[in-house]
Amino acid sequence: MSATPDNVCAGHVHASIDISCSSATRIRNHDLFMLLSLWMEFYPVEQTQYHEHFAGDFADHFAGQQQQQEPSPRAPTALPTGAVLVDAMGKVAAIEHTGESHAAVRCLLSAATDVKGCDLYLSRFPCSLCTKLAVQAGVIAAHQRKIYYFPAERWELAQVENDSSESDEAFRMREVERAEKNRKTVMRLVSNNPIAFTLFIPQWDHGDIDDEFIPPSPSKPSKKKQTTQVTPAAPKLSWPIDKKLEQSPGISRRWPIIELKFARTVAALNLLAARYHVQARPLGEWTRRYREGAGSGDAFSSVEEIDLSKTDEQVGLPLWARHAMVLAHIAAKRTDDPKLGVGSVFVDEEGRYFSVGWNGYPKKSQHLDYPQAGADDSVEYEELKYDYILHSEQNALLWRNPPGIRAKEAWVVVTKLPCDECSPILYDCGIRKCITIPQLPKGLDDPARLRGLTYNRVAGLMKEILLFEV
Ligand SMILES: O=c1ccn([C@H]2C[C@H](O)[C@@H](COP(=O)(O)OP(=O)(O)OP(=O)(O)O)O2)c(=O)[nH]1
Repeated sequence: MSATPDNVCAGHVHASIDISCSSATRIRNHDLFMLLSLWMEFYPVEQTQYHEHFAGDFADHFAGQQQQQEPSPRAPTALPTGAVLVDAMGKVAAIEHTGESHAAVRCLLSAATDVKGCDLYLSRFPCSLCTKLAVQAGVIAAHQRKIYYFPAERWELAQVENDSSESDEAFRMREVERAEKNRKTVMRLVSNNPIAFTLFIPQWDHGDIDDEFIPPSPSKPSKKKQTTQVTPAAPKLSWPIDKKLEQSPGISRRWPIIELKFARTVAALNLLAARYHVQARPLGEWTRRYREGAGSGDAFSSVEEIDLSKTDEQVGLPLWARHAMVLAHIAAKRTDDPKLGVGSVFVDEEGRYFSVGWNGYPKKSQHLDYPQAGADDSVEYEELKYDYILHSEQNALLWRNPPGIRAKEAWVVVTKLPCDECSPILYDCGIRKCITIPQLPKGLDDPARLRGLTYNRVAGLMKEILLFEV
């Protein structure tokens, strides 16, 4: 059976995808940036009149991500999109979700660097406003720069396609017309400028997709969890594909593979969302599992009972925390460490992501330019990777937007507990709060511990640490 977007939405896609961070295979640049932009569509905006305005699937789309909160006066009025602006060095110059305006507009206007010569990755075909700003800003004016967009159906159309009432038919016709008009305007803007414009679907290469796997349904936890866990339901991502594209020249022959890759992408992001849909706990309440591995002087050696009945609010977990953790996981997939990918996202006091980093060798280095062995490979010191690899937090610090920003009350969200090398520099750059995963000393002979890493510094330097045990 071949997977189609329709059966993804219905929860029948059969796919098996390795979603761990520790894969040695790195994803391609383009895949990373497109996945990041897709995931930005699901940034959890607060419950607002915006959501009341869009009933049906639209509201459902967001419902799983909402916590019960007072309506915010800062209601976004644009439809959800995600965008990533990537500079010539291949780093994220800006990453945005929809606010009052589209994500692409926000990216173009918030990037601290000169956006000339940047690539722009969009979760959907752009509107004319996004396109004219991109043209004016000089995105893609430099050689070989492009706008990449994901072939998703417009939300408005997807919404009415599931409903066949007459009034919806009129709405659908209007939306089809609007989409057509927009496409023409965008193409005209593009045809007068040196812009390249590419439909792009990422490849998630980490494990085979077979026909038997049903994505877990995070909204139906086990009985035991129902009584103890208070985590809000995981979002269900149901992206519809833009079927009209099948008729486009050059695309129709490749349509089956485009549909399959589209379905895989949706399935992979659903699996990731479900994976991180666990309860968070503050550092003080965690450690039972690691006590035996920790030394007596370790910050992680104390044990308290874990209280699974605490709400996110009681734990102090920000609304965006699970979203940022998935984003960090996707970033980790771009690592060039042969053993472990680590991803970091910095989040400011308004919940804005102002940097994304992953661990790896210095940019533009070639495979085998540097040693790649790990501590447990029993090799000479010269063959070890550690002196050459930049940690994900270090890259994220270098890649902040704007450079050097010390965001007050900023968080680092990172897929591995910050090490003794990173914690002091995070602190010196003004970061005092951390959301992470406890991947900590597996025992007293853990290779990291033998190399002198205690992981105590982070506990002393951060004023808040929240942990997801995944
Ligand atoms: O805060 C951190 C800690 C580590 N890393 C990266 C660096 C390296 O690419 C990988 C593993 O580094 P670590 O120092 O934890 O060594 P290890 O656990 O002994 O690794 P290995 O088993 O690969 O030898 O994770 C980060 O990005 N951030």
